[in-house]
Amino acid sequence: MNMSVGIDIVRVDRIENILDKKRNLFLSKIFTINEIKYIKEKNNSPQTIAGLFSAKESISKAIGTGIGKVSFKDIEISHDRFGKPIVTINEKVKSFGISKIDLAITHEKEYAVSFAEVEFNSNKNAVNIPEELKGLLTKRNPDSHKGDYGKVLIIGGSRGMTGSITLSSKASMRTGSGLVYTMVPEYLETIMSIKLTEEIVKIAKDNGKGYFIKEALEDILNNAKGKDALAIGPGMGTYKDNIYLLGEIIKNTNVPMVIDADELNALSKDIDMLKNKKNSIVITPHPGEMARLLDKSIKEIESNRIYYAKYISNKYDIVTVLKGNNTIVSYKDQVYINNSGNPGMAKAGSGDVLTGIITSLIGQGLEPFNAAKLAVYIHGLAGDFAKDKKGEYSMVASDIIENIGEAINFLLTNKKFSSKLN
Ligand SMILES: NC(=O)C1=CN([C@@H]2O[C@H](COP(=O)(O)OP(=O)(O)OC[C@H]3O[C@@H](n4cnc5c(N)ncnc54)[C@H](O)[C@@H]3O)[C@@H](O)[C@H]2O)[C@@H](O)CC1
Ligand SMILES: Nc1ncnc2c1ncn2[C@@H]1O[C@H](COP(=O)(O)OP(=O)(O)O)[C@@H](O)[C@H]1O
Ligand SMILES: [Mg+2]
Repeated sequence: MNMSVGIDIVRVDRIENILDKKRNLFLSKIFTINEIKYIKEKNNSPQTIAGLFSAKESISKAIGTGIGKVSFKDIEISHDRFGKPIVTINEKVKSFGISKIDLAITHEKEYAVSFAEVEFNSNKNAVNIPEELKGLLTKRNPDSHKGDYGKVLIIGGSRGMTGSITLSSKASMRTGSGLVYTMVPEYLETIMSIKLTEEIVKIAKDNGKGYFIKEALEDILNNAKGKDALAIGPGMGTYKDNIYLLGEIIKNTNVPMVIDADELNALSKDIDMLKNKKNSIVITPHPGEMARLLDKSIKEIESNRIYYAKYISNKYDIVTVLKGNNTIVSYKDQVYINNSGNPGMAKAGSGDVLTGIITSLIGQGLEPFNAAKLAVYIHGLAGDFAKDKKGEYSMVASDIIENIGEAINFLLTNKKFSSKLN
């Protein structure tokens, strides 16, 4: 069992000063409704308020993040009948792998002091699987065949960028798709046929250019027919016909769709094309792509991640996956904040892998919002397993793919199967 402690001291007069200036704002920012009730019961005593404030600081230190990754209201402090403080944490904080938190608070007239002890699950990767993701993935039926696990079409690639489409396609296969069709401009047929083994290569007319052109539309729509999900965008480059193609595909196919990378750039030129959609759409922007989509700065997006993810999702009735540390998945007013993953994933190709995982899960019949949440979790966990083996510096996107199996197994059984670990 791993344990960690945190301690904090607060001057009561500091809290009194804040209360004098902006009492309501401070209380509502730091404390939950139940805590505010308790504070009232204690006649708004500044010592009590300072003690509770200090306690949240101690707990965040013991968790190892400090306030930031964990926010004040993720932690609620109540009291048993003897007055001993009891700590309740929400699913987001639980998913740090916490099994128990003990807390002590004391105060004098001038100071409040608190001490917290956090117990983590013994396996550092054994992050608690978020409740809402449990049961979404089920065991495969012994009598099943590849037709039962979805046919997906992954569209993308251009000269110089055959890697991204390869990563998305392989990730779909590793996530369990029955059949993966990878569609590239005709010029890339030979190279893709060498790079891909289990996947089937499909080509779109390109007049020898090596990127998607208007004339590819017919091939794309024909290949989309009968598919259970499609993804479009990775490695397509910023060619002008991408905008036309995306508009026509959205209008003319009823296959659920994941839009990523260069087709997000195309979408930013005419975002209202989303209004013509015939079925569910998932968009997977990183903050740079989201900034382009909404014509805002990256800084503005990063300071209001939940707000903008919900905004675009509500406005266009789509699932939004706003990537980065603590990827946000939103649909209508629902928001999921992911906790798996690590900075080793901040490398070319990691997002392409995610696109393949989401598309595969939609193809296997999951609702797009569930597919996106589960995919983001699996992707991060596979990244964490890759980090165990290769380290944050050295792990690459292909290593995330290599660990999808282990992440899925962990979800299904709560156990890791690699003997090399720990
Ligand atoms: N091997 C390959 O073929 C690869 C091809 N790729 C393709 O390369 C093309 C360009 O994609 P890019 O995403 O590199 O280019 P973009 O120019 O769209 O985005 C890169 C920029 O976005 C910003 N950004 C990204 N993540 C951020 C974060 N978490 N916080 C703040 N800012 C952030 C940064 O300013 C970064 O330089 C796409 O077609 C893509 O699919 C990439 O997927 C990488 C691998
Ligand atoms: N610091 C980080 N912690 C966790 N995940 C990260 C971090 N940095 C990047 N990632 C993940 O890596 C992926 C990067 O996606 P993207 O920028 O589209 O990459 P690419 O286009 O090169 O494939 C996203 O899923 C993102 O959430
Ligand atoms: Mg990307």
